[in-house]
Amino acid sequence: MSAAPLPLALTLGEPGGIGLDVTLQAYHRHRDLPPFYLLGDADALARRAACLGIEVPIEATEPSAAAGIFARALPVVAVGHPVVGEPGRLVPADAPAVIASIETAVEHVRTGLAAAVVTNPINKHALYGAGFRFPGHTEFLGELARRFGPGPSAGGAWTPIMMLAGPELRTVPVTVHVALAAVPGLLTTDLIVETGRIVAADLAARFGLKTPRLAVGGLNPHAGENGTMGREDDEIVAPAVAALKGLGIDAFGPLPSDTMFHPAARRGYDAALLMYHDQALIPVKTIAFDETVNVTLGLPFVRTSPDHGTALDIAGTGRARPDSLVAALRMAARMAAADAAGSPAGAAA
Ligand SMILES: NC(=O)C1=CN([C@@H]2O[C@H](COP(=O)(O)OP(=O)(O)OC[C@H]3O[C@@H](n4cnc5c(N)ncnc54)[C@H](O)[C@@H]3O)[C@@H](O)[C@H]2O)C=CC1
Ligand SMILES: NCC(=O)COP(=O)(O)O
Repeated sequence: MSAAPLPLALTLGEPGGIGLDVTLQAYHRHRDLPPFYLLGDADALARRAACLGIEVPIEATEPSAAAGIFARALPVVAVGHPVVGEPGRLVPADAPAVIASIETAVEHVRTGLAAAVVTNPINKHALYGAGFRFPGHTEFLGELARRFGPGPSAGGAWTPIMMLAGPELRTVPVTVHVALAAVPGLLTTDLIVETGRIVAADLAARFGLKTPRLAVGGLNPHAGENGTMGREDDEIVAPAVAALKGLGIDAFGPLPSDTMFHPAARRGYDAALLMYHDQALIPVKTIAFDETVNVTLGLPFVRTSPDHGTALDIAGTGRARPDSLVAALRMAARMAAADAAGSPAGAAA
């Protein structure tokens, strides 16, 4: 008889946002989800279910019992902080629970209690008053990864890479949570090469793509138009593409970033590397907002997340669609299985 699969650890997210809504709706509407437990506060979740007018059995428990409970109730593991969770409002007192749920999820994976981390969306600004010092989960998880041991980057660091994975498109922003004005100064050939190397390695190991094709988009209009619209594409991006090719990676570019996303172009690559956040996230969220998953590559554990944010404007109204969270839960389970088997399991969205 095989052992029950480890559950996924789902974080609380911003309790004033739609994280609680989509958690409840995902459990309510989809009976075939991989087992998961919410790290948070069972009372706050019950209050949101009442607010939404849906009946979801909720059971406070420990991670070790969660998989067994999942068929009859949504398991909730307490994080030691009360949660107010008022729909549409950021309550400073909620911040410690939000941060603790992320740390605890990672710790549960590290200690073998959970298979993977799935995060509900956070409002970063709301956390800064409680000592949070990262621009997003991606960077925070890179820091928490040190608990698994030294990473492969300089000084034993891990290099977390954001990838948005939809059914028809995967995109990777090379620079992530930074002001647009800072992007040209932060872009280096080494950064693009390191990003492409990690993307290629993880697509092979965790997504079953043996030799992934990476399309690299340019920074400037028309990829610089031979240097007449900016020199970065010739001086930084093109050498990075050449270096990636030198590593045996099927990379090409720099391509004009405005024409990389029409259907025929998308069929020519497995992932697109773009130079800044909105270049990467606008196309994938436009094409498939409800099915796209935010996945962090380059970590010693699996982390996925819905692509959307806290959506304070619709929290508690019943209008939040759970589809992206459902896709994130399913992808996390497939990736964790691939990691456990030590072989690709085709985790493609
Ligand atoms: N993984 C994370 O922690 C993420 C956090 N955020 C944070 O979320 C906050 C709000 O960000 P926004 O840019 O406004 O993006 P958002 O995704 O929260 O909302 C954008 C629009 O889409 C709608 N929407 C979002 N998710 C939906 C769903 N599941 N069903 C139906 N409609 C949905 C919202 O009502 C809103 O009109 C910010 O503080 C941002 O930093 C944003 C993205 C990811
Ligand atoms: N726009 C993506 C986003 O803000 C999510 O970032 P992260 O919290 O996953 O690092």
